[in-house]
Amino acid sequence: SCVHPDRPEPLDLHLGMFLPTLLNQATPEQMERFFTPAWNLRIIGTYAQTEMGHGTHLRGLETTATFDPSTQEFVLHSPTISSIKWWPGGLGKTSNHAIVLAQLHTQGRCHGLHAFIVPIRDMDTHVPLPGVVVGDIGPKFGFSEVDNGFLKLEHVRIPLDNMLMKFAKVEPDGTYVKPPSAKLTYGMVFIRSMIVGQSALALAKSCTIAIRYSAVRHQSELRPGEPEPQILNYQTQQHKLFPVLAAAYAFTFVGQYMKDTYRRISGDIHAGDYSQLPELHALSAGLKAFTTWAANAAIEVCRMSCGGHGYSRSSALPDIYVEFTPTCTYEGENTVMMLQTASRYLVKSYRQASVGQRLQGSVSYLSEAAAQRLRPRPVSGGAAPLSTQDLLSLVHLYQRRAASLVELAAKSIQQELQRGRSQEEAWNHSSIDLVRASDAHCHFVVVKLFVDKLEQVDDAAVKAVLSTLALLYALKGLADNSGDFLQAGLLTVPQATRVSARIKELLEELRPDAVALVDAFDLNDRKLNSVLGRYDGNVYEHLYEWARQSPLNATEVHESFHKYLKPLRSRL
Ligand SMILES: CCCCCCCCCCCCCCCCCCCC(=O)SCCNC(=O)CCNC(=O)[C@H](O)C(C)(C)COP(=O)(O)OP(=O)(O)OC[C@H]1O[C@@H](n2cnc3c(N)ncnc32)[C@H](O)[C@@H]1OP(=O)(O)O
Ligand SMILES: Cc1cc2nc3c(=O)[nH]c(=O)nc-3n(C[C@H](O)[C@H](O)[C@H](O)COP(=O)(O)OP(=O)(O)OC[C@H]3O[C@@H](n4cnc5c(N)ncnc54)[C@H](O)[C@@H]3O)c2cc1C
Repeated sequence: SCVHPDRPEPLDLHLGMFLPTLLNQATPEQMERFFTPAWNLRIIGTYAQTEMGHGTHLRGLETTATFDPSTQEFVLHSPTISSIKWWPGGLGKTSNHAIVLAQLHTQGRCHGLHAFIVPIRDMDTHVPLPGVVVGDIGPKFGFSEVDNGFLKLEHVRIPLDNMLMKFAKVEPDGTYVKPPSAKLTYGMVFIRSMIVGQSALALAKSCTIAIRYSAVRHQSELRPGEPEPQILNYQTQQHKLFPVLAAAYAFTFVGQYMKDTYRRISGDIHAGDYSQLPELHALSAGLKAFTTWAANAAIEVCRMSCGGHGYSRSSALPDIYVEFTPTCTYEGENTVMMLQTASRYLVKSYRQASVGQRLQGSVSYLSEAAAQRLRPRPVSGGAAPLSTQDLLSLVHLYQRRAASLVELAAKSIQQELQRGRSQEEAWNHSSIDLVRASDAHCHFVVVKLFVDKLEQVDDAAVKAVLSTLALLYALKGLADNSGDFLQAGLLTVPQATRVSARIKELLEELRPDAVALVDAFDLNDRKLNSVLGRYDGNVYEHLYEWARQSPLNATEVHESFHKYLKPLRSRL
């Protein structure tokens, strides 16, 4: 069958992690030795970091790489059952090399996790090499096209020069040379940044299918005696789908911003300037979690909005969901990523701002909030007037919500410490607040980037409809998280009522442009691979044709009649 460009493939890890890791962490000599043959698919690699017992806790990974100066080799070993590498894509049957993350031991000391290029199969016969036990981990929720595998290493020897040494080094006598920054060996920022764009694509595909189908599907009666209306005319259908449409545009702009930011900061890093790495890590970790959680839920909204046909594989929505949902887990489990952004960036920035430091980048608003805290509060103390039309004021509202939740999390940690808890316990007992703070920070970033993007749109008609989408995205987020805004004193109950009324108006305003707005994603029928989302809207004929092609219909009487039903009858 044809390879769908968006379907998971066994070479994804080779292209998406093995090659980029070489680019980021290999020396020029190693690039020559490995990148060229890998680019020509002579070497096919994967990224083997996760083990059966650890995926999140990198410092807990057990695979060892012990340097033997007498032979100038590293000995790679899986010491326990839980240390067996588990999950890497393409590992089971496709790859002949793996970048293995292992705890480096040299001169009797452990220097933490480093990356090693390990040949695992013979380059000609593809038979596993001595000391290598490798295979597929078995059927999964989806990703059936990918041979996610296991790898058990039994004292496998590789040359000294197979350790990726662009940053850290091991000398021939076993001396360890530290990297300029320990953070450089973490990696994973590239794919996390790319996943933000994948969230946008998944949303664009899902709402294109659901909105096009909702324009051709007629059902029930809106006015007695009149023809059945398009289901897209039901307010509830619009309330399900138009916020997804708005999010698809929002995440498209955020995905572009994330890619540009990754490119800019990784360029600085290659030039030896590591100062922006914390911002890149926090942004990519937080936005990866924020956008994948939101997209994951929205795909299901789109599927269910198509009724029974949404559950058919002909809609493509089940496949979109099955292929997208692991993004909430891999490349950094979402909760853990949200905690990283909060603990390693937001709270740290809050504390710096609290002592008067001027912050830059996506947390600069925390400086403004700190200054605000020092000014006398207005006597009224009530929420500021709310405009349900002015986007800039809504951006400011999201900014203030984020600042409020970051402060709440930081204060929670302080209170836990004052109760006598240890640092670690204080953080753990504030982790719900920390995740909320990260979520609010990312939400503010998304709303701000959406509104910033409008400034770049020249066409008045396009700017008008995108502004309506941005308003819907911001107000729907306000309604869905009204508890945060009410708790922070940023919203009153009457204002919340006005927000709900304004959302209904926006749904009505968007109805005439909804199909054009999904057509604008320009996703052709082959890419959508959906009978319900066909550009020509000719659903029923193609649904019937699709069903007729089902393997079960290859014969009028299925063999099961003769094998099971008929014998069963004769025994009854
Ligand atoms: C060249 C051709 C290219 C062609 C491209 C074409 C693409 C084709 C298609 C591609 C498709 C790809 C499809 C992919 C399919 C699936 C892939 C899935 C792969 C995986 O899942 S790989 C495994 C992922 N695993 C993880 O992400 C593990 C998550 N855990 C962690 O990251 C760490 O454990 C954690 C949570 C950060 C904690 O680590 P710890 O050591 O405890 O660190 P601290 O929290 O103490 O922080 C210390 C310090 O480090 C900073 N830090 C942490 N992580 C990073 C990072 N990643 N980058 C930068 N800095 C980091 C942290 O902020 C702290 O800094 P301080 O200043 O506060 O000390
Ligand atoms: C389809 C797919 C493809 C993958 N491909 C690869 C690959 O190519 N290479 C590779 O190396 N790995 C790969 N992985 C593995 C993936 O990276 C890990 O599954 C992921 O990092 C999560 O780790 P884990 O499975 O150990 O979950 P855990 O970390 O055990 O998570 C389980 C639960 O514990 C919670 N938790 C864990 N730590 C904390 C904490 N500190 N604070 C609060 N809660 C916590 C999590 O939030 C989660 O709810 C893949 C996984 C999947 C599903």
